[in-house]
Amino acid sequence: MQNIIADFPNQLKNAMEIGKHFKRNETHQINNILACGLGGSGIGAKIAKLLNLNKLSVPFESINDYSIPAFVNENTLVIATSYSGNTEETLEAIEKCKSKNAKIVIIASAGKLLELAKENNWPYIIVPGGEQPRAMLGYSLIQHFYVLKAFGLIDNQFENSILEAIEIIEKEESAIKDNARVVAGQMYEHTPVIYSNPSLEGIAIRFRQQINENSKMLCWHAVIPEMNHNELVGWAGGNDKIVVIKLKTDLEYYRTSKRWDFCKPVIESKTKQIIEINAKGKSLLTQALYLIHLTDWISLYLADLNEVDPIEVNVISSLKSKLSELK
Ligand SMILES: O=P(O)(O)OC[C@H]1O[C@H](O)[C@H](O)[C@@H](O)[C@@H]1O
Repeated sequence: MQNIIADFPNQLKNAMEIGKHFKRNETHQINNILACGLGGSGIGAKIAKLLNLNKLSVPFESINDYSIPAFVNENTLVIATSYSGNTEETLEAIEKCKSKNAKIVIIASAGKLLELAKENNWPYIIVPGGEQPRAMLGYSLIQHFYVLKAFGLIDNQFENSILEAIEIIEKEESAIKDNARVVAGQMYEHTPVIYSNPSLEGIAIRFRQQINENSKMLCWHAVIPEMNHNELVGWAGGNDKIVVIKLKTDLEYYRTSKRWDFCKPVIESKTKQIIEINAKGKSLLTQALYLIHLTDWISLYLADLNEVDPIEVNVISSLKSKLSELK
């Protein structure tokens, strides 16, 4: 896992090379977008959706389920991502999208999803295989941007943002790792609560999921302003076993930033463990990629402190094996 995290800038470079070759096979009228995927693949779709909301002129929904929304029809662009290509929820959702004649694009490294793409003449993108899906987020996330671009839904500005992220990460890698070690130390033996603004929610979810799978810990996340209308009250029952990590960006609405200034003392009255992580980069995508990388390191150092294997997810394997016995 350590080598793959360290290789993130190269993963982004390779992802760009792969994405540049993607072409749609016919011209369609696209009225809406649906992304289907679970876990380490589904989160790429969610991040891509949230980062593109202010650029897209059509609605973008992302699901992590067997069922699909009723709006799906022949004018829906469906992007299905599964690293293994064999995740049952994604496969079932795609069969349903197929029955609605949706325009389906597949992102996978192998598996039944790729076979389906070839059988049905759907455009597909093959990403390098053989790793844990969550370790290859750079591939699935970036491919979503290239698919949206190929369908004329966004321009190619995102490429500059990826290049900027690569530059920052390569230049600052040693400082990023030092920072991650310190943050992991502060999080150790505490329950993490991650806060972000709405556009970085995908990054907060990714961080939570990495803490779950890599560090083997429970964790939750919430978004400002929404948490100001519920969870903030819950802090009456907060305690010093909680560590709060606030993902900060200088690209958010000023009233949202001010809300955090108010929340902080409320939380501080219950726990002194508040860590603010500042994103780096000119665009939201650059900042998101920077944060993904930094928080991946944090989850890995936390796994070290917890003395657990960051790769092992045996409980998920047993769940899948039990499910395979179901008719
Ligand atoms: O990307 P996929 O192959 O569809 O996998 C989706 C998810 O499947 C399993 O549950 C793995 O343990 C997760 O780590 C992974 O993210």
